[in-house]
Amino acid sequence: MTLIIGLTGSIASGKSTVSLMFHDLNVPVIDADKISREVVNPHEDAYNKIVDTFGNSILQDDKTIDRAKLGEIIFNDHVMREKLNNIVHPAVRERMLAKRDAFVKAGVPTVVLDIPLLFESNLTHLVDKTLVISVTESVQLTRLMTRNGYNEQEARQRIQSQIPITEKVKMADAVIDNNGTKQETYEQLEQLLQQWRDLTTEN
Ligand SMILES: CC(C)(COP(=O)(O)OP(=O)(O)OC[C@H]1O[C@@H](n2cnc3c(N)ncnc32)[C@H](O)[C@@H]1O)[C@@H](O)C(=O)NCCC(=O)NCCS
Ligand SMILES: Nc1ncnc2c1ncn2[C@@H]1O[C@H](COP(=O)(O)OP(=O)(O)OP(=O)(O)O)[C@@H](O)[C@H]1O
Repeated sequence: MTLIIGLTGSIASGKSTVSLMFHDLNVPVIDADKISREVVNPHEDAYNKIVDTFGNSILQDDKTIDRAKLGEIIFNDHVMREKLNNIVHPAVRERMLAKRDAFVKAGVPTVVLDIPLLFESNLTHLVDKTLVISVTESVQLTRLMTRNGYNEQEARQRIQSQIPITEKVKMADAVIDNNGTKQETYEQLEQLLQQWRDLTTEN
């Protein structure tokens, strides 16, 4: 039996950092952000729908989508965000499920679905266990501004476009505190994985 873990958190809480740790522990990760970039390449259905909805001004000279420009629009306007989600999410979901099912068929013991909007999009039925990577709002804000070069307002808009992390913590099967060092996070992950694997083999 394959254990499917839904990895989530809030923006810049450390999902990708923990994803890399899963890779080190030989656990495959299916990354919704990565797939969401693939499905908007030119010639994909979602690309055409995005251009129809947002216009040519969100394209770069080479006709690919200008992600910074599209981000500015959708993180400022929840109606436009909903429109983009309705275009991109079905395609992302379909590809994630195909990948998940291939791992299950191959008998891989543990698979991770890294989905930033796992709770917002009501996708918890796709996984056996939910894992939230948690940080305080001030750590989150600092890391997001540092990583992306956003000013405080841009960073706060992005944080506010998601369910607050304190709410996600309440909904999670397990929480990893990522306020400390990466080593401390890694130790929590190793321990949790062992615990969940023991539960799976007991049943
Ligand atoms: C708006 C876009 C073009 C900005 O691209 P950019 O390269 O700057 O950011 P990236 O895709 O790496 O996303 C960074 C983070 O932003 C957050 N985020 C992205 N999209 C959304 C959204 N629609 N609602 C809330 N948060 C979001 C997530 O935490 C994500 O991890 C892009 O995020 C996008 O196409 N979003 C819609 C698809 C989506 O929901 N993706 C997230 C999971 S499938
Ligand atoms: N424990 C840590 N100590 C110091 N820096 C960290 C730690 N964890 C993550 N970071 C840094 O914080 C930033 C955000 O982390 P990461 O990219 O893993 O978040 P994310 O949740 O995947 O973000 P997004 O939602 O945008 O995909 C990165 O620059 C990362 O290197």
